[in-house]
Amino acid sequence: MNVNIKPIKQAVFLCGMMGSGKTTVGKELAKLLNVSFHDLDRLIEQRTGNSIPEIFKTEGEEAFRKIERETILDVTASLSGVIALGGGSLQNQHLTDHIKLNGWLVFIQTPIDDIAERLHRKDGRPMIAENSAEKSDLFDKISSLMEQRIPYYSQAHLTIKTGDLTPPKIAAVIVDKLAFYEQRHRS
Ligand SMILES: Nc1ncnc2c1ncn2[C@@H]1O[C@H](COP(=O)(O)OP(=O)(O)O)[C@@H](O)[C@H]1O
Ligand SMILES: O=C(O)C1=C[C@@H](OP(=O)(O)O)[C@@H](O)[C@H](O)C1
Ligand SMILES: [Mg+2]
Repeated sequence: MNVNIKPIKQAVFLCGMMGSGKTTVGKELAKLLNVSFHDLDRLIEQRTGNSIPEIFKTEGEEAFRKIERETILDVTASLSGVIALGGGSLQNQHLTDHIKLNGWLVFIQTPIDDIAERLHRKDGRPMIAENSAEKSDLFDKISSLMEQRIPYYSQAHLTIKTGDLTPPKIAAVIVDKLAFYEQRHRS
């Protein structure tokens, strides 16, 4: 794959709801672009020495968001390649603008039904933990989070609708769209 994302922007950030496939697609995308892959949640875990559920449990969501913001500022200052954000990483307009200044922001848009199906009964995601037993509760919780977050997700440079595509195919679509997008912005 002969796509060079480096001349204009050094990084591709993936945003979207939890379970939308950012981590899975991000790894495939990094392989295709032949760049490094970083997952924000894993960087937060390395930085704190705690798992994401532990941070939520012992310090609460507000403290987690602060660590998340600090990690994003570090990442934009020091890392390149493909970076999978967390579902709540676009916390405010300032942070969204900052990320967009430092890389291409790609929104992985996955239907809420698919997300609910994927996350149903799976633990490990504190934001939905108490809603995950009943799929209808999970759907409602994800819908309400989506409503709050869509104003930020929709500011991404590119939106990719996942449909029934596999992660490698979604990564290939992103590569094509990025190449097209970069060309338009160069001329
Ligand atoms: N395009 C896809 N089709 C089917 N399953 C997927 C797809 N993308 C991701 N998944 C699955 O959905 C779950 C959540 O994916 P993940 O990459 O962890 O999402 P995120 O990082 O956005 O929370 C994983 O079990 C993953 O294998
Ligand atoms: O949507 C959210 O608020 C969160 C999503 C998670 O990441 P994924 O989107 O990779 O699951 C993780 O950052 C944390 O549990 C909070
Ligand atoms: Mg993830």
